[in-house]
Amino acid sequence: MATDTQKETLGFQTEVKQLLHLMIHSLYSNKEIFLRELISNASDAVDKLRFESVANADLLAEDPSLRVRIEFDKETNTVVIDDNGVGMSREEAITNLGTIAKSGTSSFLEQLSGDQKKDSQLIGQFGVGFYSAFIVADKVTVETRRAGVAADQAVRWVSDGSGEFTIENIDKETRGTRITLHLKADEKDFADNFRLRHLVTKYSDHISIPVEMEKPVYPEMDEEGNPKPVDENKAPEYEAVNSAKALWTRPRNEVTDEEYQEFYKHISHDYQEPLKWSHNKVEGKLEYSSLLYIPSKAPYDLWNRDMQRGLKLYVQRVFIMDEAEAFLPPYMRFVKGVVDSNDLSLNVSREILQNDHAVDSMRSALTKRVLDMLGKMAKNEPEDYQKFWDEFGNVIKEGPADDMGNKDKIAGLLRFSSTHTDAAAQTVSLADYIERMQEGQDKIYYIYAESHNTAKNSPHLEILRKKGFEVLLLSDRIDEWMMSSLQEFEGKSFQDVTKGKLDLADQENEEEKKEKEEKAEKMKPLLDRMKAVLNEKVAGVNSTDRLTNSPACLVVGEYDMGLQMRRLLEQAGQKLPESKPTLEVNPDHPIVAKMDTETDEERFSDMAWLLFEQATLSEGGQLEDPATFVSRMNKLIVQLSK
Ligand SMILES: Nc1ncnc2c1ncn2[C@@H]1O[C@H](COP(=O)(O)OP(=O)(O)OP(=O)(O)O)[C@@H](O)[C@H]1O
Repeated sequence: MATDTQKETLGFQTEVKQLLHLMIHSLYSNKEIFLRELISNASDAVDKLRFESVANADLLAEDPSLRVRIEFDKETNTVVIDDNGVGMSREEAITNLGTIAKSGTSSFLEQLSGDQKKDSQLIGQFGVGFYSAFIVADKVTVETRRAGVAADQAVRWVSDGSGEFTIENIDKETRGTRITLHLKADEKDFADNFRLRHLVTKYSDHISIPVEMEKPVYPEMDEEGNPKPVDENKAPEYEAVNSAKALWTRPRNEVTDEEYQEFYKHISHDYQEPLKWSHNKVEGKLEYSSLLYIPSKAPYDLWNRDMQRGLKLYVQRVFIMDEAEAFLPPYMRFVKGVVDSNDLSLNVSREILQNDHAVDSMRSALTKRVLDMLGKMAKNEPEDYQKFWDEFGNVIKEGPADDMGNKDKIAGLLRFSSTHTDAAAQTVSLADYIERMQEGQDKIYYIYAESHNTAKNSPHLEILRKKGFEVLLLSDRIDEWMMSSLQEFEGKSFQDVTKGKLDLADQENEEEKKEKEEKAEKMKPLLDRMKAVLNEKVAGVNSTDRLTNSPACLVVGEYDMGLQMRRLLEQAGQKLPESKPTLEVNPDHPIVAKMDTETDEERFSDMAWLLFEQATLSEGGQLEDPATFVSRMNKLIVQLSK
C-alpha cells in the first residue's frame, strides 16, 4: 500500500497554459482528434516498453500481450484510454504532463498574431499531443505505473486544465497508463460505442498493436427463444477494433491513401495531410522497408539547428528510436517517416548508427529515394512541387554543398527568381533557363544581392537586359554559399555577373568590338585620373559596356569572394585578406563625359568619390562615411543650382 501519498499541487509551465488556451479555442471544430493523439501516445508507450524488454524480458512477464484499450461509461460520462506500455514515474509524469520540452516553444507562441491564434493548422502543426484531452474533458485523471516498479509506486495525476495539477502516489495493479477523460457536459456523445469504434477505425487503424474495445455481449437464447439473463460477474472480453498490423509491412496496393495519411499524422504529430509519400521494400544484400513522407508545411523550428529530425527506426518490427538522424542528410531534415531494418541489431545505439556500413548504404539509397520523389513531383505535379519549394526550398539549397555526390540531381530541383519575369517568387528551374538561352550563350548568368529588389535593379544587369540575356536573381542568405558549390549544370557553367570580366564577346560582331576598343583607349586618361583619386579603395578603374543607364558599378575579381559574403563574414568577426573591387564606368554616361572636361580638381575628386559611393550603395553596400557622402552631394547640388 502506498502509505504516504505525498499529494502535491503544481502549476503548469507558462507555455503549457498558453498552448492549452490556444488549443481549446482553435481546435473545437476538430475535437475528435483527442482520441487519435491519446492512442498515438499509448502506442508509443507500448513501443518503448517492447524496446526496453529486449534487454530485460522480465518487464513484459506478468502482462505480455501488448495493447491499448478504450472504455467508456455513459453514466459517469467518461472515456478511458488504457495501455500496458512503459508507464511513467512520478518525476516523468510531472515533467511530461506539466511542461513542453521542445526548444523554441515560447518564441513560437509569442510570435503568433491574433489571427494565427485561431488558426487550427498552425496550432495543430505544433503537435497537440496529450493536452488535446482538454478539448473534450473538463477533468483528466492519469494513473500510471512505470514498467518494472512495484504496484505501490504508481501515481495519479489530475487536472482540470486551467493551470494546475495534483499528483499523488497510489497503488496500481497493472503496468502502464490509464487516462480517464471526464467529458464536458456538451461532449457527452463521445461516451458511445459506435462513435468510439468509428473514430478508432478512422484514425488509428494502422497502429501496429491492437486497439481493443469491449466485445458487445449478446444474451444467449433459451429453448423458447427468450433471452437468458446475462451473467453480470463475467469479466468483460475485449476485441481489437483496428487491423493492428504495422502499415509499412503491408503491400502498397493494399494500403489506401487515407491510411497513409493517418499514419503520417501518427508518426509526425503533424495535423495536416502530407504532400507526398514513398513506400518501399528493399530485398537483397540489405533488407529493409521505408515509408518516407514530405510534409506540406515547414515546421516552425526548421531553422533551428538543434531541430529534432530523422526517421523512426524499427528493427524487425521492434521500435528502436525516434529521430534516427543517420538515415538522411541534414538538408533532408524535413522528411518524416519510418525505416525498418532486418540487418541491424536490436540493441543498436545512435553512436553505432553513425559508423555502420549498412546504415551508410541505406542512407544513400534513402537520399536518392527522396530526390527521386521530388524529381517526379516536379515533373508530374508542378503545382505541388512549387508548394514544396516555397516551404522547403531554402533547406534544399544546403544540398549542393552537403551532398556533392547528388549535386546534379539537386541542381535540377532548384527553383529561382529571374529577370524572365522579375517576380520575387522562385519558379524558374535551370532547365527552363537553359531552354531560353540565346544562341551562342554558354553561361548561366546570376546575380546575388541582399534583397530581391537590390538584385533586380542592379546596374550590373543593364547590358544583359538590353541584349535579352536572362539572369537568375538570388537574394536568400544561403544563395551565395550554395552557388559557391555549384560549378555547372548540364555543361553550362555559372557566372556571377558582378564578378570578373563579363564576357559577352562571342555575341558581339567585329564592328562592335572595334568600336569598344577605341572607346576604351580614348577613356584611358580619364580613368587614370579617377584611379589616382580613389586609389585606396579600388584595385582599378575600367571602362565597361555592362552599363546602359548607370554611370558606374563595382566588380570583384573572378575568383574573389563576393561583396555580400565578405560583409557577412566581416560582421561575424572574421579577418579577411584585403581585396579591393574594380570600379567600372560607363563611357556613354553624361556624368562621365562631364568629368572628362572638368578642370577643377577638387570638383573632379568629389565626382569620382560620388561615383564610387553610389556604386557601393546600389549593390547593397554601406558607406564607411555617409556624412561626407551627403556633404559632397550637397556641395554639387548647390554648385549646379547657382
Ligand atoms: N500513455 C502514455 N504512456 C507513457 N508516457 C506517456 C503517455 N502519454 C504521454 N506520455 C509522455 O508524455 C509526453 C508528452 O506527451 P505529448 O503527447 O504532450 O507530447 P509528445 O507525444 O511527446 O509529442 P506531440 O506533442 O508532438 O504529440 C510523451 O512524450 C511521453 O513521454
